[in-house]
Amino acid sequence: MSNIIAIGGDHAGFTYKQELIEILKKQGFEVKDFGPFSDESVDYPDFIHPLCNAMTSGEMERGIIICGSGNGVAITANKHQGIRAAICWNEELAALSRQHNDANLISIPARFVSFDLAKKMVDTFLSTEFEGGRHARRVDKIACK
Ligand SMILES: O=C[C@H](O)C(O)[C@H](O)[C@H](O)COP(=O)(O)O
Repeated sequence: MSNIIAIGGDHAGFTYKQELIEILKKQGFEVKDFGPFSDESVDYPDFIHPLCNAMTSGEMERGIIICGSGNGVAITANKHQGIRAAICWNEELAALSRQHNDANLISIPARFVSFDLAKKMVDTFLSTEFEGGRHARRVDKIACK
C-alpha cells in the first residue's frame, strides 16, 4: 500500500485541507496536494480531475477530497473508472466506506462537519481494511462494462 495520500478540493475545503495535511505529515504520510492553494473561489473539477488522473495512473492509492457539501468533488471523482469516492459525515460511514465499498477517496463536507470529526473520519478511513468476500463481488460489478 502506497504511503502517499492525495488531497484536493475547493475553496470551501481549503482550511480543512491545510490542517489535515499538517496532521498527516506528522503521522508519517507523504501528502500530494492538488490544490487549491488559497481560499479564493475556484471550481472543484479543476483540482479533482488531476487528482483522480494521478490515482488511476497508480501514483497513489488513497486520497481525501473536500468541498462545502462533499457532493461536487465526489460526483466529479466518481466519473473516473476505478475511483470510488464516498461522502462521509460520521465515523461509522467512513469505516463502512472501506469495509464494504473499498472506497479509495473519502469526500468530506467541510461546511457540515466539525474539523475534529473530519480528522477522526480520515483516521478511520486510512486505518480500515476492505472486508472482501461478498463485498468484493459487488465492487467488481460497479464498473460500467
Ligand atoms: O457542488 C458543489 C460543491 O459540492 C460545494 O459544496 C462547493 O464547495 C460549493 O458549491 C461552493 O459554494 P460557493 O461558491 O462558496 O457558494
